Amino acid sequence: MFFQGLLESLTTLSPTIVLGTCLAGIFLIINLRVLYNIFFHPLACYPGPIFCTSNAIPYQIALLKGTTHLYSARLHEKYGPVVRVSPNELSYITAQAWADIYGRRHPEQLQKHPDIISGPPGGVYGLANTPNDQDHSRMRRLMVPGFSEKAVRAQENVFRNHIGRLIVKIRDNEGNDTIDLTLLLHATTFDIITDSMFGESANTLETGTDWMSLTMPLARGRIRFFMKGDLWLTVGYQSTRIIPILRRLLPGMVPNTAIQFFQNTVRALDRRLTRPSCDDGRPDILQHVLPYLDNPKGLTLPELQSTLRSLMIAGSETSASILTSAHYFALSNPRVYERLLGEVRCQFASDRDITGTSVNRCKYLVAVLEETMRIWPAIAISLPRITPPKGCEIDGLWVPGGIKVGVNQWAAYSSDRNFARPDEFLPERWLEEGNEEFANDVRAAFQPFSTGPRNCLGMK
Ligand code: HEM
Repeated sequence: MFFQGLLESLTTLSPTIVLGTCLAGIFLIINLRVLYNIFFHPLACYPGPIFCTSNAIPYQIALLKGTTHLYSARLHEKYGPVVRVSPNELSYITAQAWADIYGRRHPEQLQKHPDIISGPPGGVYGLANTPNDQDHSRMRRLMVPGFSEKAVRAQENVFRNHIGRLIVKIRDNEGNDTIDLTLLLHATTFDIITDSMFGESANTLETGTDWMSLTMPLARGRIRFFMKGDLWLTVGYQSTRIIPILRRLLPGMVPNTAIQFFQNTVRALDRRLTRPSCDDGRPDILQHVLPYLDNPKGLTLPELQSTLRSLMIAGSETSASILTSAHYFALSNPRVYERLLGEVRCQFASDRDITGTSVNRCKYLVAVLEETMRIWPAIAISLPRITPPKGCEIDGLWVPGGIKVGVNQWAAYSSDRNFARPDEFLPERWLEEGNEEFANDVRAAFQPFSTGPRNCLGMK
């Protein structure tokens, strides 16, 4: 009766009054929300500018522009080691935050935030994106042996072979003014990962096969996902899963290349499944996993397919990006280049002497790579986790449940709270001898491979 009466009286009102009342209502709700966010939200005591703590729009704009790393760094510079970058999100830059957010062990392990977990094309989660800790431990236990020092050493010839091909390719370019090192390094890391994974190289460097041409847009797509983040991911990507036709309307959102890339991975796995081992008898990474396929304690085939899909990207794109940046810094700093050259020439009489073990004797080379990962981290953003429902302590302060938290790598590494002269490329900071200037650098704040149970498997 009441609603009927209300409807009848509404129909007698002019449309302008109805519209005006609706707009005023919306305006009031927004204002109440803004006031709540500033004064009554459980994060109200955390520092941050009102334009970020009151509403999510500034951060969403930064996500869309792909500039959250710069945005967070600016806020950290002004507000300190923890900043409320958005009403429900805290950004950190300290070593303790790394340990508290990523380093915890089950059952207190902070879950990956749902925004960062993209649904797999096959519909099944793999190692890198499963939200379930038990599933993650099961899959990780099976993958670890393929990444042990012994297993990596057994594949040394594979690395040597592909690096040799890269050198030939670079020499072929002699006489040309420019060379696209980004592409060549990307192709090489992709060939290495496919060869060491399936015992069969994608031969991208020589042929520029379809698989390779798919990875570049795919990698760019993923960077877009990461950088532009939740908005596209939750609204766009998730809706394309429910209404597939949206894929056509939102080009680039779930690129077809992502699906084709997945299919290529599945085909390579199928070929590998028909062979008991690599043709040349060496142990590839899958050799350690396949005996447990479809075993109750092992992986199911769809889980393995999904795991391999993310591994192809995790292993090639990150490494190629760091190698490209390291070349840039070495070639544009004559002082660095000369010292690097001197060290390599002094350590090795011939290229046959260069091995996984001996290369670690090149302290300056390792320092150049570390400094590259500090100044231009491959994953420049924060990999967000969500606090458990009962809340937890991070960096000495209590954080309520359901809050998005993360260490922003770019902000952490470019902060003078952690590193002296943070904007300069100075490999010396990583050397032991005589570097008092860098004695107060907080090395534990530098975790390019993340830390804890979900850290990088390929970091060695
Ligand atoms: C410079 C190179 C690399 C960097 C900076 C890097 C960085 C990272 C980071 C930060 C994570 C954590 C992701 C998260 O928390 O969501 C990760 C995970 C992972 N990385 Fe790497 N990575 C590199 C190279 C590699 C290579 C060469 C491989 C394999 C051959 C690899 C395989 C993986 C895998 C399998 C995971 C998922 C681990 C898990 O969830 O248990 N990465 N990597």
